[in-house]
Amino acid sequence: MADKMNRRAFLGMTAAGAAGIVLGDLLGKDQGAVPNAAEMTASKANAADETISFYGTHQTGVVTPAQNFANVAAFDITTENVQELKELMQHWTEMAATLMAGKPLAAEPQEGKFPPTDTGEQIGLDTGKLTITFAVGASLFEKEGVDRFGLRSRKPSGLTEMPIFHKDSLQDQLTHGDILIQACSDDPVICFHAIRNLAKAARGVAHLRWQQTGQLGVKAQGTKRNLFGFKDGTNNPALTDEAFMKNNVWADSGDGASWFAGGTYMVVRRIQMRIETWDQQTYSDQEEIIGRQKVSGAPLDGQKEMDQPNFEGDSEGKFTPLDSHIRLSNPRTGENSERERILRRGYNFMENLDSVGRLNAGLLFVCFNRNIQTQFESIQKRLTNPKLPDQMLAYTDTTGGGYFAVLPGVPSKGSFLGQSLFA
Ligand SMILES: C=CC1=C(C)c2cc3[nH]c(cc4nc(cc5[nH]c(cc1n2)c(C)c5CCC(=O)O)C(CCC(=O)O)=C4C)c(C)c3C=C
Ligand SMILES: [Fe+2]
Repeated sequence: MADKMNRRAFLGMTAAGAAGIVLGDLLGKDQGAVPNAAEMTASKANAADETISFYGTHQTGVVTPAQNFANVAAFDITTENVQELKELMQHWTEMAATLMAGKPLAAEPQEGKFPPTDTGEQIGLDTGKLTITFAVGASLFEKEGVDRFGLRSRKPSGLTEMPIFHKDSLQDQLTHGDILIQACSDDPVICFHAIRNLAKAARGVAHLRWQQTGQLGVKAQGTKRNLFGFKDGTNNPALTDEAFMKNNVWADSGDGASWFAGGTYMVVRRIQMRIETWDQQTYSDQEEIIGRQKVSGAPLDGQKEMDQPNFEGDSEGKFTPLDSHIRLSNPRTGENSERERILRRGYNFMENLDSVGRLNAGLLFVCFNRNIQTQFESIQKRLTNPKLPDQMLAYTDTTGGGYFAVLPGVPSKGSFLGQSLFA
């Protein structure tokens, strides 16, 4: 057996050499982890082989500059035993720290009767700044009136099941879930590998409910574009704006549950776009629907992308229609405007044709906020108000998603995800 293992290790080394990396990278050498996302700046996130540390006050994947690819996966917990759930969180904690560090899940190839611990498709690849973010849904705390794990009293008060908004076409197999994991990386194989191995390790305790991949333009200059062809993210808050994150994103001990301090609420909406219909609209109609210029991203009454529109001086909507997407999303009136602001971190998705032969493509809308009701829902209710709906609603179908509470960060090795929840 020893001979066989040595031969395998040797083959691994040869393959690694061919890929231009050393075996240390495969077997656990830390590739220069940078601090956790909260301290991470866009400039630090450039080197392809950089890894992001799993540990910190907050989880990564929220204020981390968006990597090019994402896999978002929702799980249902199948056990009724809270100890098994806790052990899964402990196991996932170790796995996530290992995966983000670019290390294999098992230090050596294993022999014997067991399948390999690590499925292996990531061997030789950089982590692509992998982040793995864990969140919990309202159904973990209570499902069909049952306090499944004795956690009902610990549910953050703002965490509900995502309601059905006007014109939603939610499909059960794409919606909700007890636990959500978001894996983001500059390499799609790395995202897949993370979700696949986390799901594999959960067998018997949790199973995949739904999964959605997403991507952004890989080498885009500046703000990335959505599949309507518009820059998406222009008026998003700067990731380095710590005051904004403190006020509008990170929960503190008064935000729904004391254990939740350092977490944030995550809203996911799988929004299929009616691409074929959109593509029949004129250039200026498209701009009026969004409320921005298509190529530059500038407001309709402005010149440059970062110019602010003047809605006050355009009360009738001659420049920016009253039912355009940006005007309803952020009317820029009163003190609520700043309080409502959310951090958006969405991805485009492009799949096969849907059941009636249309392109099955759209936006995996993801946002983070400290209070779903006064931030996301406040915006969403304006966009879906039947009296003056967002014009864009005629070109989208929301088919899935959910509301989730992103767990506080894991401060250091030895602690685990959700420790304060189970305490
Ligand atoms: C409820 C929240 C939002 C949903 C759902 C949503 C869906 C959605 N958005 C676009 C495209 C764009 N959105 C833009 C701006 C924007 N969108 C929201 C909120 C939701 N969008 C906000 C709060 C804002 C910012 C408004 C502002 O402060 O000016 C833009 C403009 C560029 C930008 O600032 O990002 C585009 C384009 C699509 C395609 C979509 C669903 C498919
Ligand atoms: Fe939007």
